[in-house]
Amino acid sequence: MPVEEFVAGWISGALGLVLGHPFDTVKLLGFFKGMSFPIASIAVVNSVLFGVYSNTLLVLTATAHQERRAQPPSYTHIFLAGCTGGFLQAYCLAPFDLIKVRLQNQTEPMAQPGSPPPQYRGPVHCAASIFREEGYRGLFRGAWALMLRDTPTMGVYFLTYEGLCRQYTPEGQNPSSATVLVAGGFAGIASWVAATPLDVIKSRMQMDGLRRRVYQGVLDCMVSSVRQEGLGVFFRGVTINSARAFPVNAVTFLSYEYLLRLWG
Ligand SMILES: CN(C)C(=N)NCCC[C@H](N)C(=O)O
Repeated sequence: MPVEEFVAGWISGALGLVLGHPFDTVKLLGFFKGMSFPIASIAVVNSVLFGVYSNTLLVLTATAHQERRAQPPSYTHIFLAGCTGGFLQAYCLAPFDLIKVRLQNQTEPMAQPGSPPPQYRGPVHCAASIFREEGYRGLFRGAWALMLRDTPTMGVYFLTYEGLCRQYTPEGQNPSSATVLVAGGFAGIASWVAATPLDVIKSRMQMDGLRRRVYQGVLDCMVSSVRQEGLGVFFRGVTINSARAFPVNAVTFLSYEYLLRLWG
């Protein structure tokens, strides 16, 4: 199994994250002050996404990444490979994402004076407490919602990227850096627009069980959220997610393509 796509995915994910840092700081009220946890988690997850995507294409089309400009895979294969990458990345992402959501939600009430001390002291303490109080399965709370979110979303992500690259590149040639930046940026936006409804549900599922269980499952969470807050609930955060997604994914794809061309 070729591994350079995993390594390129790791590095490009980390670079994208550094660029998205100011947005994450705004979104998460200072949780991303320290960079080591997000770099470790997002880089690993991006490595799985890009590595699995490229290796799935290899299985489906029998072409390595160096041959794909001359023999472009079909859009169906690109979508299926993206979905496979998304499904597996969601599994790896689940515990990291849970910790992020739990820490984020304890930061918000702390903004008020006289509020109680935080329940978790940091990412490691948070993981250990969840494991102790909710067991191994507790670390994967909301993982189904994450898989539902990321499987089709990653299909859309790679489909948008490849579609735009092909549109603006002469046949058989590599896309220019400007094309990669624009295609990567729009792929990021398309993926976040597709992901936001389930992103909202996933975060609610991950907070569930902290004090008492509120939702019976993903469907129950969707229905009660819409009943209480209307359909607009599915688009909460879509603007900031999209604003962040453009630069992050432009840089992610540019560095990914650059590294793969560098390594031949
Ligand atoms: C859940 N969604 C929409 C995605 N994972 N989309 C792909 C972009 C990933 C990139 N690291 C980012 O944070 O934008």
